[in-house]
Amino acid sequence: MSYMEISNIEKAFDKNEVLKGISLNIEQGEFVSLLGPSGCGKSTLLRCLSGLETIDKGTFVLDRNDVTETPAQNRNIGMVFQQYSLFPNMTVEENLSFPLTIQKMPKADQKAKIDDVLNIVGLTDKKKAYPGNLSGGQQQRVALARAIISRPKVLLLDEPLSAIDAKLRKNLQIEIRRIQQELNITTIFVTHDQDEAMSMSDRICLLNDGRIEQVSSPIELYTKPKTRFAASFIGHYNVLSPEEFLQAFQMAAPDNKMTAIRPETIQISTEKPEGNDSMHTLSGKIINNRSVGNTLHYHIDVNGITFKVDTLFRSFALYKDEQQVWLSLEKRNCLPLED
Ligand SMILES: Nc1ncnc2c1ncn2[C@@H]1O[C@H](COP(=O)(O)OP(=O)(O)OP(=O)(O)O)[C@@H](O)[C@H]1O
Repeated sequence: MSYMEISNIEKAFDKNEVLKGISLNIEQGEFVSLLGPSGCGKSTLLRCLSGLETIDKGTFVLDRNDVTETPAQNRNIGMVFQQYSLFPNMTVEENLSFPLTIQKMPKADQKAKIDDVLNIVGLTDKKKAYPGNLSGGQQQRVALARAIISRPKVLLLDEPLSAIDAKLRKNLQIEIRRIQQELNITTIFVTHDQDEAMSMSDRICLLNDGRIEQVSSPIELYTKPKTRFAASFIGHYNVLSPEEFLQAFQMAAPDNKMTAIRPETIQISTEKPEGNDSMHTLSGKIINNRSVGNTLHYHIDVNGITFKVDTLFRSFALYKDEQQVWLSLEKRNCLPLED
């Protein structure tokens, strides 16, 4: 039996069916990200698990207890939201003691817990500060400290870094992962940022329109997307219908299915490469290129089909618009999709 067993959860707001049968098992100590486009139901699923939202159908078993009907305050789940939800008129210490006072914990025990958790999030020197005098990142670390102070069974994080600027965000991603692993706390993290999900998670649960598209390790999701949606959402794959594949490659698609090809698995050259049985070799024409950071993104026309091809940007654009080029790729990098 898994630590968290989420079975067939459905949730609608009036006629808007937001969750359409979500089933997911999570093991103790796992870090799972819910990833997907805006409006696909990530936050709603998290709120249903926390008990802040009721569900229409399905069950949620946590640590062998069916908590489907259990009120939020009795589920022993910690939560951090996008907005810094600290009390502005209380110091960091008072913010942290608040949930403990509600649990009627003696003051002396509270102090030890607060010192411990401030040490974990690296804010020991901010104990007497008010939230207004802390940076956004520091406020989120206090919110995280408050969520873990009672050592909950599960930590639910709803886009906690979305209001934090890019540079600090990277540091906080590392911090959150470190703390999660140190405490071995089972965590579900909502994000629509695939890099964030890829770098932090043990597994990613990719959601699309209220359904799970794929649940995999980050590497597997990246290298073996199962569906057209997964291939397009992760890694910006070229996705070709069987007809498009036939037109570009002049041969039938693998298994006659929709095919996904990762842009960086295609090599460009001016000389025709020596082919072999394991390679595809195609003639194409550069449409345009765009550099983003250290990557050059080319659009290349092959028999009327546009391919996306990524190469490392070493110093200058190697291929000009309109230039005739050769493309080569390993046949095993043409991945058949389920739909
Ligand atoms: N309390 C509510 N009442 C009515 N509709 C709601 C409520 N909460 C969410 N919804 C609707 O449910 C759908 C999914 O919303 P949700 O916030 O779960 O998406 P999300 O994947 O977290 O998106 P985002 O990344 O933009 O936060 C949306 O159509 C939203 O309008």
